[in-house]
Amino acid sequence: MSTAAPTALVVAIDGPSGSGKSSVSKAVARALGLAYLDTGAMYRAATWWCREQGVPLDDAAAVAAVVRAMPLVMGVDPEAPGVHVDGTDVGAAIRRTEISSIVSAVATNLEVRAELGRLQRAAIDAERAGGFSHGRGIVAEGRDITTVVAPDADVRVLLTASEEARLARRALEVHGAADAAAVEATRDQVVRRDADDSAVVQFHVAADGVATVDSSALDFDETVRAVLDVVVQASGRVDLVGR
Ligand SMILES: Nc1ncnc2c1ncn2[C@@H]1O[C@H](COP(=O)(O)OP(=O)(O)O)[C@@H](O)[C@H]1O
Ligand SMILES: Nc1ccn([C@H]2C[C@H](O)[C@@H](COP(=O)(O)OP(=O)(O)O)O2)c(=O)n1
Repeated sequence: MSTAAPTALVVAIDGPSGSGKSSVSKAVARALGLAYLDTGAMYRAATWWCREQGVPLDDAAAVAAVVRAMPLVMGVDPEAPGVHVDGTDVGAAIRRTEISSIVSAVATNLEVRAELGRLQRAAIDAERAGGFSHGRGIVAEGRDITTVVAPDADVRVLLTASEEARLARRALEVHGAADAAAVEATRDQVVRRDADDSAVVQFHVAADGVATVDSSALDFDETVRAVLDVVVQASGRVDLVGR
């Protein structure tokens, strides 16, 4: 019987806003003892930093230059995935509506995508190479992780949910209710933003080899379970069964 330590595991998860990527990926990383990378937080942090630096978001070259010089530190511990820019903890600020409503302007800047994609690959490679800053691999989530950033991941998942379910979840999270008014107040940061983001990246249909998990009719725990099942099946890692 081999006693070699299992190799590091890379899990890539993409999906639209409100599909559950962040919360589910974090729970999956925790269950498997892996690191966790929230790539959406990197686009949000870049947007926060551009505002802080007073750069007009429609000046693509200036935005790219500022993002390339951004002093960003991404935490990868799923228990406390901190985001710091120039020493400031921006974890809460980057989730506010004023950032959600403008982040697509930065996320559709192709030079920014190249730079943040490079940082994301470096973070994933550090875990893959045995950096083991948290565990034995990493769960990375976003919009283009399965297709552009880590198409070679051991496990690739597209997490989807109906527009209705995604709006209701986000309304509950942001407004504490999922009635008609709360859903309408949420529409811009879910539906309009996904439409804008779709101009540069495709996250509504699974690419070849990517497993789809539709969480529309699943509760949170069932969704985590479904993704864990895909991880075991796609990786062939029987040592992970029952986690
Ligand atoms: N399967 C699910 N059923 C119900 N609520 C969910 C489910 N998955 C996630 N949520 C909740 O929906 C909200 C949005 O989830 P989040 O992980 O932020 O989505 P995303 O990162 O895809 O935008 C959170 O409040 C989360 O707890
Ligand atoms: N890999 C990624 C991750 C996020 N983005 C963009 C898309 C979104 O508008 C922003 C913020 O992403 P985030 O995952 O935090 O957004 P949601 O929580 O799903 O609403 O960044 C991207 O273009 N590519």
